[in-house]
Amino acid sequence: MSRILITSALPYINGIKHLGNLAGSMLPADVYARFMRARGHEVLYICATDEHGTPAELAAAKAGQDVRTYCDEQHEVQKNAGDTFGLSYDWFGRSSSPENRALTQMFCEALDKNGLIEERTDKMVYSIDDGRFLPDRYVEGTCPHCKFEKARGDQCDNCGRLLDPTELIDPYSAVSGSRNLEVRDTKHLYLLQTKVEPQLRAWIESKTEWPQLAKSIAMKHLEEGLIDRGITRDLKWGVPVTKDGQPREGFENKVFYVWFDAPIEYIGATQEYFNAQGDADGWKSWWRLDQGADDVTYVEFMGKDNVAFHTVSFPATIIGSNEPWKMVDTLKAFNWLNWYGGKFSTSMNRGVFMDQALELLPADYWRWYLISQSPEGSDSSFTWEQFQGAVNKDLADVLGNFVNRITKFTETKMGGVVPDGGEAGELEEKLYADLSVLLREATEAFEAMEMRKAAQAVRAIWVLGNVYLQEAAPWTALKTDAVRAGVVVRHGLNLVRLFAVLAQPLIPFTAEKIAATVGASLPLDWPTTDARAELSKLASGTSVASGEVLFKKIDEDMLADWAARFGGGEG
Ligand SMILES: Nc1ncnc2c1ncn2[C@@H]1O[C@H](COP(=O)(O)OP(=O)(O)OP(=O)(O)O)[C@@H](O)[C@H]1O
Ligand SMILES: [Zn+2]
Repeated sequence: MSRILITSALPYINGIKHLGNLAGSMLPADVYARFMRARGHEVLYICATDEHGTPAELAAAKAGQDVRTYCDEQHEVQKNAGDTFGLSYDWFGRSSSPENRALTQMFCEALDKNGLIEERTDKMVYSIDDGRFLPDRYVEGTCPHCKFEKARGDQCDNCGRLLDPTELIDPYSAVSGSRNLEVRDTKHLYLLQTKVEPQLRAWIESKTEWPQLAKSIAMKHLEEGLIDRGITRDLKWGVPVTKDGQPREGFENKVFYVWFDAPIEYIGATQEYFNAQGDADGWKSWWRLDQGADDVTYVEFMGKDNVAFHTVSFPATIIGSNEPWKMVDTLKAFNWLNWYGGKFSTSMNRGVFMDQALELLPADYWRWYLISQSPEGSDSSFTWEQFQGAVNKDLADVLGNFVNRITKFTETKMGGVVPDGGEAGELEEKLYADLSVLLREATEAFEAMEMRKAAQAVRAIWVLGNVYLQEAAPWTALKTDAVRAGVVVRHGLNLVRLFAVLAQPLIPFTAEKIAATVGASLPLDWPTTDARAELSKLASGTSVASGEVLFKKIDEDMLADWAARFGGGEG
């Protein structure tokens, strides 16, 4: 048994998340966490809302709320949506927690002591009409690299480059739209990343096993060259800046930059989790190499725009602190899930959001679609037709139909129990052989976090079951050879159980229902590749109950309705 720490990129607080956010971080992390638990590992899956920074202030202002109240409410909304989607976080924390505040201040002070923090006078964009500095997303304009016209002050959404607000061409205020801007002096703390570059490079280069997308983005940022990074902002909402535990002189009206404190919240949320259990030291064995964390494997999940922060900025903070913190072992990054030719967007309200999705269909329908179409190798696009196909074909026709057919047959023709007697024949031997191969494929794909491959392998196992049942045809056998029919039905029911086991990480709610049809309940251990043994797990005589229909199909009317409501379908 291993200890596995899993984090997904912190969903930002400015409103409920869309399907792109789910597909690119939270959902695959959940699938991996559930898989690893089924493998018998000790898993700690941590997430939190990312609450600081300009977009939260802007969103709160738009909602007419103070930012604390806004964050309190939105955190609950996101927590509930996550629960309903089956995101099995061990803890869903908040980057505005006291734990994260203390840790963030501690990291900065440690960096300062190690000579890696410098006060610099900066030129910042100041809005004369708004009467304030415009950090990060408060200013928008044209990207100096790719000429995208709606680049934000901190990052260009088009080319992904990190930006400084003063670099923008033709900038304007995101608060008022005013172009009456000037550049003024203001003092900020800089993290001297250039000084830790050699250690950082050595660390990244040693990570030969990282999945390709994360590794290539990390290397690209190294090749572009590191810069010293401003880690404070002229804002009110955030972690206050300290020195020796007291407000830092000259920084009373400033806070840390959100990307400085957000990744630290992975640790902060772990503290929140253990503090909530009255175990104030429990977090240390997950994060401190000097307190037992050396056997932890740490895996991070995120969309591609977050990779730079997780491979360069956050590691620079940790390395620079010169303390024995656990660092990430594997980063799994995702490309974009796109929405009809463009991006899903919270600020532009483009796409389907988690709460809306759940009004249409239960979580498992979305989970299956999003994982089986995961934007892994390249960007992928959501389409209503593909969604319909994934639900109607994979879930209803292949999986749902199998379970329903064999359990119903057992109820009506086999006395409602797992039949006894008879020996496996040729068809069963072939089934064992084919199934062993696919079980290995599925397990390896989940281990490697290759979500599409994992879903494909699981689907191939569902198909294999259908082919077996079709060939072995217990309904025909029953007419001449009841024992043979019993052998087939017993294998069919064991396949049902196995389908439940394999469905656990992907579609956990349905997995529970499938297991119940053959008298099993979750959690069930992940299968070995010994297919013969896996198909002998159900005791003869176990009661079988077909239960409700597992999936309803999406018809053309529903599709047209949704396309009209959400604006998809025209692209
Ligand atoms: N369309 C997408 N496809 C895949 N991953 C995405 C997509 N949009 C965001 N992500 C990822 O979702 C995670 C959470 O993102 P976050 O809450 O910060 O939203 P965001 O990136 O600001 O999205 P938006 O700009 O639409 O609000 C991040 O890891 C991000 O990279
Ligand atoms: Zn750009």
